[in-house]
Amino acid sequence: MKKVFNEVSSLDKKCYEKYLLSEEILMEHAALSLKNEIEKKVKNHNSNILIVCGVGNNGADGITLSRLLQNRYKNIILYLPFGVKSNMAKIQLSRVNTLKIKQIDTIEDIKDIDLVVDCLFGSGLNKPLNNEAKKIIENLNSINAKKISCDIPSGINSEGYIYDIAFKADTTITMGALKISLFSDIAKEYIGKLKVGNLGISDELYEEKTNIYFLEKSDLQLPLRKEINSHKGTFGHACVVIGSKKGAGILASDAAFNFGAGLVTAMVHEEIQMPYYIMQSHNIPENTTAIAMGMGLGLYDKIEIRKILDLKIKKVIDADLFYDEIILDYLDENLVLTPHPKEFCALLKLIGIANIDVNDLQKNRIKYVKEFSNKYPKTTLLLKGANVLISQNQKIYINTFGTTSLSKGGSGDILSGLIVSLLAQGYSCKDSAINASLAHTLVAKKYRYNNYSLTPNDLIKGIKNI
Ligand SMILES: NC(=O)C1=CN([C@@H]2O[C@H](COP(=O)(O)OP(=O)(O)OC[C@H]3O[C@@H](n4cnc5c(N)ncnc54)[C@H](OP(=O)(O)O)[C@@H]3O)[C@@H](O)[C@H]2O)[C@@H](O)CC1
Ligand SMILES: Nc1ncnc2c1ncn2[C@@H]1O[C@H](COP(=O)(O)OP(=O)(O)O)[C@@H](O)[C@H]1O
Ligand SMILES: [K+]
Repeated sequence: MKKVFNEVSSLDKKCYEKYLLSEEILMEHAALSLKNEIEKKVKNHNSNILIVCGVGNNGADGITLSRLLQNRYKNIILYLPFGVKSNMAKIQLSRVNTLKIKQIDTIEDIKDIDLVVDCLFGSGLNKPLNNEAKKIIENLNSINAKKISCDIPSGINSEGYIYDIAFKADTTITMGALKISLFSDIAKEYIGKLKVGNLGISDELYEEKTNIYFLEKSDLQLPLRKEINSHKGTFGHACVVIGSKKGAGILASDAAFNFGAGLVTAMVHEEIQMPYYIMQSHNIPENTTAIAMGMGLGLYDKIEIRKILDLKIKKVIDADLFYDEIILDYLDENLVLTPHPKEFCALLKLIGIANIDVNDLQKNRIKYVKEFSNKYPKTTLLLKGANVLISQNQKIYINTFGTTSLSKGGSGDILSGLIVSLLAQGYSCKDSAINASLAHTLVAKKYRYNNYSLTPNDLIKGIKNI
């Protein structure tokens, strides 16, 4: 797990004041982090490396980089379309001007670029791009070359929002620490591989307290069985309430069984065709240790649903129930909610936090997850999306491993099945949401054929050998 910050200017200030590091030292390290990445990516000394720099310190990082790369590569090309404005950019440029680094006034005639380094705008982007900047980014995006962004792809602002266009990087080296702007669903399209550039001070000294965390692969704790003297009851009993769209519940039940629940029962009104190892019952069995409900529910009997919600058993709630105010009576520590953005908008309206559409939500996912968690700190929320956000007790965990191959009907039902399985096996609500989400996305990431053909059954198969 890594820490994520709302902004890093206070962290930089600490570097100057407490650790007596100057802006120049930090910048030299920022440029060094870029250099190290470039040396890994570009082996040929004759490669053409285009460094595009803006007027501020993001641009200054790029100018500094050109100096550091000069020793290794013959064809460094600096492009400063708007000149320089910040003091550091001026200082770095005066240094570079004493060297013979090529500078160009337009990229129109430039051919055969092997690498583009984007240092146009960083954390200082504070207004929409003008037409000239848009055109430059559009041109850079059309160049067929490797692409690295310094700090953040130019065009993404501090909220992770894009005004019009942004540089599309294969790799982003963000300076010092992870920032929340890098994790909006919108930004995911542009960031590429994300790495943190070291600013010459250990992470522990640089970073401070935060409530936001970035999940890593190593955080995944699979339900590996430790008991030797065990029986099926040792690993819990998951019950999935099957609705009128039966497929959803069947997928969730199968996922729950494959993720280790000792017993899985599908609660049905009439017998349905299901894998033989899933039991069927008209009621919630007495020894049930976790319940999944909401997926494919369709039309339902409110009294029956309330009776199930009244049971003091951990539950994962999905889909249709986010539109019903019945849910308001149960937002406590026994619940994991797994809405997709549209369902979360419905829930936000029900609980009186906001009346917004999906577009507004997607621009402000962290904000609304925070607001939900402030109001219902005990409830675990998992907001689906390109980057999944999980919150509980005012802490937010970000899972970035998901891929576009999950954009399919049934992916969410599998996730509910994985969560109920872990709940049944004794994981806490928060740990069930985190670990099920990690398993779900890592399986999708590992799928080896292409990014369009993954099915819910492939996810279940993947769970077997994650
Ligand atoms: N702090 C540190 O210790 C370290 C910082 N580091 C680096 O510094 C970067 C931040 O630098 P920064 O603050 O100078 O901001 P930056 O992103 O270069 O842009 C600001 C300039 O752009 C302008 N501008 C803004 N929007 C615009 C628009 N739409 N269209 C046109 N212009 C626009 C804006 O204009 P103004 O507001 O002045 O009108 C201003 O002149 C950070 O990302 C990291 O790379 C590292 O070296 C590590 C140490
Ligand atoms: N582009 C994407 N990148 C990462 N994860 C995605 C993407 N699209 C969908 N997902 C994931 O797939 C799942 C879809 O769930 P949902 O929309 O509820 O589907 P369904 O209800 O049909 O099962 C969620 O876990 C979501 O985070
Ligand atoms: K940038």
